[in-house]
Amino acid sequence: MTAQKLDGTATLKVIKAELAERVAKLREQGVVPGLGTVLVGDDPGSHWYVNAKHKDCAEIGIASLRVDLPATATQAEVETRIDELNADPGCTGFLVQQPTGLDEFALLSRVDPDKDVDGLHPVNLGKLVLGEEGSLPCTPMGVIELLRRHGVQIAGAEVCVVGRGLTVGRPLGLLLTRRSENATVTLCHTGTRDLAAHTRQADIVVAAAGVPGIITADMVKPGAALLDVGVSRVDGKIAGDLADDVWDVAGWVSPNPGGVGPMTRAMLLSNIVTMAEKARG
Ligand SMILES: Nc1nc2c(c(=O)[nH]1)N[C@@H](CN(C=O)c1ccc(C(=O)N[C@@H](CCC(=O)O)C(=O)O)cc1)CN2
Repeated sequence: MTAQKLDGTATLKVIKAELAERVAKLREQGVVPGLGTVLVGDDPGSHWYVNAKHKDCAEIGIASLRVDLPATATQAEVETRIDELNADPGCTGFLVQQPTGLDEFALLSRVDPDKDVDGLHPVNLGKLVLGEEGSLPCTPMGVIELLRRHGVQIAGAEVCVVGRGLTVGRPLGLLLTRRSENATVTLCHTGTRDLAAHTRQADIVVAAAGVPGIITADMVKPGAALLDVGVSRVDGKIAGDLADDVWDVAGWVSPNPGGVGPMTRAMLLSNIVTMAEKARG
């Protein structure tokens, strides 16, 4: 079997076209959505991500507010810039690009929850646990949207999430077990005794361990959908969590790059447009 591609790059393009229409309507009503970013330091990956986010915004009519700070910026300096974006009426929502090398929980907590476009503020994560409406985290939502848009059945599926991180694994488990998704989730992590025993049972595997090639063909149920969220660098190139041989066994595979990464950007755009629509009332 050769798996079909869960194409994040193509899906991002489709979502951008849909969102551009919503942004045009907002602009007709005098509302210009504005995305703010706070970037600390010189990490080339973070610069790439932030540049890509602003390029996406420009393409669909969202304004950009960009705060770039040197690696020497202190916690207090970053918090001051967060306070400014919280108070800026031109900023619909904003994010602090991770990693910063600073106290990230304190930075996240400083963001006005109503402007938390990443859905990672403790209030919004709390709302997710409680089943209340709030801003939702971009990468987990990107995983779900990628599956939906390719017609992969989530309701009733056995999903194995590999990785219990705060930005992907844990919120994804909560999202997938909502009534609207109705999946059954097994959350695996470094303490899991027999990872393969869990992945082999799964209709959908989301690999977010950050260990290159950790999921190999012998660990996959034939026909399963596999999503690669792991981002490691090997010889300067992105290396995902899925080994190359999984394409021979799986039914669906998200490539890396070109899978969940672009979907993270799509969900960020979607969040900012939804926030602007809500603020308009
Ligand atoms: N505040 C946040 N920081 C970080 C997040 C986040 O969601 N919020 N996630 C990651 C980085 N990230 C978004 O910020 C992100 C990662 C990957 C991509 C992407 O489109 N990747 C491309 C490949 C890019 C390359 O060649 O390096 C792909 O997968 O095709 C976009 C955004 C950590 N920080």
